[in-house]
Amino acid sequence: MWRCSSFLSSLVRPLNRRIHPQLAWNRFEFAQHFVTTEILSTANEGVFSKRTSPFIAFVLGGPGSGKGTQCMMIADAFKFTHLSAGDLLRKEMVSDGENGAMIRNSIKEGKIVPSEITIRLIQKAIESSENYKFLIDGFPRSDENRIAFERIVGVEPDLVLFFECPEEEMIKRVLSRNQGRIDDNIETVKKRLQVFHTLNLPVVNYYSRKGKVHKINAVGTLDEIFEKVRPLFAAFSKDGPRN
Ligand SMILES: Nc1ncnc2c1ncn2[C@@H]1O[C@H](COP(=O)(O)OP(=O)(O)OP(=O)(O)O)[C@@H](O)[C@H]1O
Ligand SMILES: O=c1ccn([C@@H]2O[C@H](COP(=O)(O)O)[C@@H](O)[C@H]2O)c(=O)[nH]1
Ligand SMILES: [Mg+2]
Repeated sequence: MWRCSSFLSSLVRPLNRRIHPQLAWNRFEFAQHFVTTEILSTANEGVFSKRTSPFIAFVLGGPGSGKGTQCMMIADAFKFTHLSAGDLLRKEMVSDGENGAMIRNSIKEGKIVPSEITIRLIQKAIESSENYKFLIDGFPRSDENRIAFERIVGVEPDLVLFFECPEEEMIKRVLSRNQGRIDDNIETVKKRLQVFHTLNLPVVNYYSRKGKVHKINAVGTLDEIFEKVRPLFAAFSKDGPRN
């Protein structure tokens, strides 16, 4: 089973770490993890059984477009691991690490945290997961993010979801989210929207040109939106949704 093989491959990983003392995996190590896991796996995972790299879906959209909400529904229905880049950064921000203050300032200002930091957090989360299907929510935020991810991790997304939502609706949702986020205020939202247009959208355009983008109209009830998302993931899942 995957759990078992993942445990076995974890025995291999410390060796890699000794050879490469820097925490981040290089491309070879990353691929090797998934090759090892595949060889050891006896589970019949349908279209996934021949893969030697993780299945990655980037989930993009403006602030408040509903990425996190839909990711939770997809993860639950299709057994994906949901990695929100923003959540990983918020955790790092309060962890007393050396980058805490810089991350706090970037989030407060709606700015993009340096790629290496975000990618290290994403990579660590993938590495420590027993899963091989990941939703990466809110990343890449710029072409520079995207290029750095491809260079460091060495994999391309299998699909890209883009939640399209009118600006007034995004602003309304963010301002009524009420989760105590330091960026859920009108000043920061305006800055985030600007960053969305100038830096996030080029990433969507890049993957559109590669035929990887699935645009979803993000206006409607949660279930209405999920019904548009569901077929995209059902196509990749042997088991189909659990509900
Ligand atoms: N379809 C919807 N209709 C109305 N409200 C929604 C819908 N989807 C999500 N929301 C609400 O809008 C707010 C923002 O949603 P969510 O956190 O999922 O957005 P996001 O795209 O992850 O935003 P961010 O980029 O700021 O993290 C939340 O309070 C959520 O409950
Ligand atoms: O890849 C990323 C993702 C996020 N950030 C910073 O975090 C905030 C909030 O992100 P959400 O995805 O909306 O939770 C974002 O405005 C950026 O400041 C980042 O730098 N890089
Ligand atoms: Mg979110």
